[in-house]
Amino acid sequence: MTDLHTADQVRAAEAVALARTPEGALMQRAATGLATVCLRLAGRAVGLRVTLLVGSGDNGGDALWAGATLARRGAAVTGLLLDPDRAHPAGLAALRRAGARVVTAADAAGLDRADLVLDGITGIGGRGGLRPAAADAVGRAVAGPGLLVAVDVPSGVDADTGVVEDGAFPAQHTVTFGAVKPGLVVGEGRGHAGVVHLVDLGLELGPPAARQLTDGDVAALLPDPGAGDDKYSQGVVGIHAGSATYPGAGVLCTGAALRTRPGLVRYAGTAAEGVRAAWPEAIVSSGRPADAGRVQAWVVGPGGGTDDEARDVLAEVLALDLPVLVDADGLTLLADDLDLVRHRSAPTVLTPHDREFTRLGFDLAGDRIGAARSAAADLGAVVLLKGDATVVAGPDGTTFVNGTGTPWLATAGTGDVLSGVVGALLATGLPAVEAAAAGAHLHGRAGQLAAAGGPLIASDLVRHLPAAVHRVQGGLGHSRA
Ligand SMILES: NC(=O)C1=CN([C@@H]2O[C@H](COP(=O)(O)OP(=O)(O)OC[C@H]3O[C@@H](n4cnc5c(N)ncnc54)[C@H](OP(=O)(O)O)[C@@H]3O)[C@@H](O)[C@H]2O)[C@@H](O)CC1
Ligand SMILES: Nc1ncnc2c1ncn2[C@@H]1O[C@H](COP(=O)(O)OP(=O)(O)O)[C@@H](O)[C@H]1O
Ligand SMILES: [K+]
Repeated sequence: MTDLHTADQVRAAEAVALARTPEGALMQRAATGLATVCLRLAGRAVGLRVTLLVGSGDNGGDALWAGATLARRGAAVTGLLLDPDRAHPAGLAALRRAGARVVTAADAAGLDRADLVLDGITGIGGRGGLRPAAADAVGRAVAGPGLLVAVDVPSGVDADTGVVEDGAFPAQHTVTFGAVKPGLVVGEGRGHAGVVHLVDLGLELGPPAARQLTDGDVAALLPDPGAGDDKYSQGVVGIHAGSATYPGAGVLCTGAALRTRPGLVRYAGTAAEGVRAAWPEAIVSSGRPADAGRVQAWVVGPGGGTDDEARDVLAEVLALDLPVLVDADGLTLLADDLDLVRHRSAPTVLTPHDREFTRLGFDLAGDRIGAARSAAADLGAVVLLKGDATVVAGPDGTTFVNGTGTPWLATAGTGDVLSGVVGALLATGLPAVEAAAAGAHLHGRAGQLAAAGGPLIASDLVRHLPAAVHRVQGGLGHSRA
């Protein structure tokens, strides 16, 4: 599990640690970790041309101290001071002592000739978009071929939300201190942070603001069937998706459920013929969900249309005292009567993409974690907000940010597959927020495996689900046959 902590949480823990450690010790730890990662990434120090972009706060201090270490190892380091009078005094002195060049924006030629650019303009103290002098320096430094490494947070990225207001440092790697901040793994920040390396500062952090599951976490939530299991004991999922004219969503969703947890999948709906032909393993009926036999969780909505019949089915399923996942057309219908969800006592999982989220009446400004959380609290439901980093929020504020996936998932039908995966996990009896987070993780892993063979389509994703389950089980050290 990767814990994500906000800037305020890190600052509070740092304040405690600062009071217990000699002056400057924490910054030394951070800068030493930073220099170590840089040396590992660059593979050498002697002759390495390094440019430091140095802002006026402690983030600049980290860059200056790390630059001093690199210079002592033989790198040709240039420190560009964006605010020369306010550069971290001890860090600047150390850089000068190590024999590095120190310049200001006025005489900063050759910024694009570095092998390594360290962005120490702003970290968790940055506010608003990059200011003009900082934006100019970033523009010139990133024009060259140098490796782009952000110190703590890429400057211009909001550490808590990942929002980029007005340009940000496009890092290939981010070396972050004390804790991974949410803004490094969600929204635009994720794209600007690149690979995130955590330098442990030994901070005593409280409960995280959000979490990211690992393969091992997901495997632990998904035990293999045991000797005492039968086809019913792993949970039976019911699916109402697709239509006679468009059976695709029913086929994909049913297949995804079968390939995730192949105990028993019941399909009930008008795509019955297509689903039966594609998946003889499923128990298929063309009747209404309420007549389909016992299930432990329902999926309703993908490709189901928005006519009166679909509206009746949605109300009927939501009236059952069982976990229900609502997606796609089901969300469009739900937007007319959110009380159908608010009144439920069994768990509900809603899986909107951005347009569906706003259609439900919620505001989606840049803060995706905040938006998912407030919708979840309002509806008393789990909200899985799809995206390149899917956010899952529970009504009690429990939040996960997904870390798997590939942009190749941006293709029709992959959302239907996600519904089937999460539905199957809901039926196993997992808490709804964990079923949604684990489902997003598996779906993303399947996407990565499928995309290894080139562009993927949604049915490739279904085919790769068993390999994704197998792959995450490797995270627990399961033997691989
Ligand atoms: N505390 C600790 O123990 C440890 C902290 N550590 C490090 O400290 C960092 C936090 O340092 P911090 O609090 O000094 O803030 P920081 O991120 O440098 O930014 C504030 C400065 O930037 C300026 N500025 C603001 N916005 C701007 C913008 N848009 N564009 C340009 N400039 C802007 C702002 O100027 P002002 O607004 O006052 O003009 C102010 O001077 C943290 O991320 C980590 O790297 C590590 O060493 C571990 C130990
Ligand atoms: N750029 C992207 N990077 C990673 N995953 C993406 C990206 N775009 C979409 N996805 C994922 O693909 C799926 C698309 O779902 P959705 O929009 O409901 O598609 P559909 O309705 O066609 O099935 C979601 O799981 C989403 O998180
Ligand atoms: K930075």
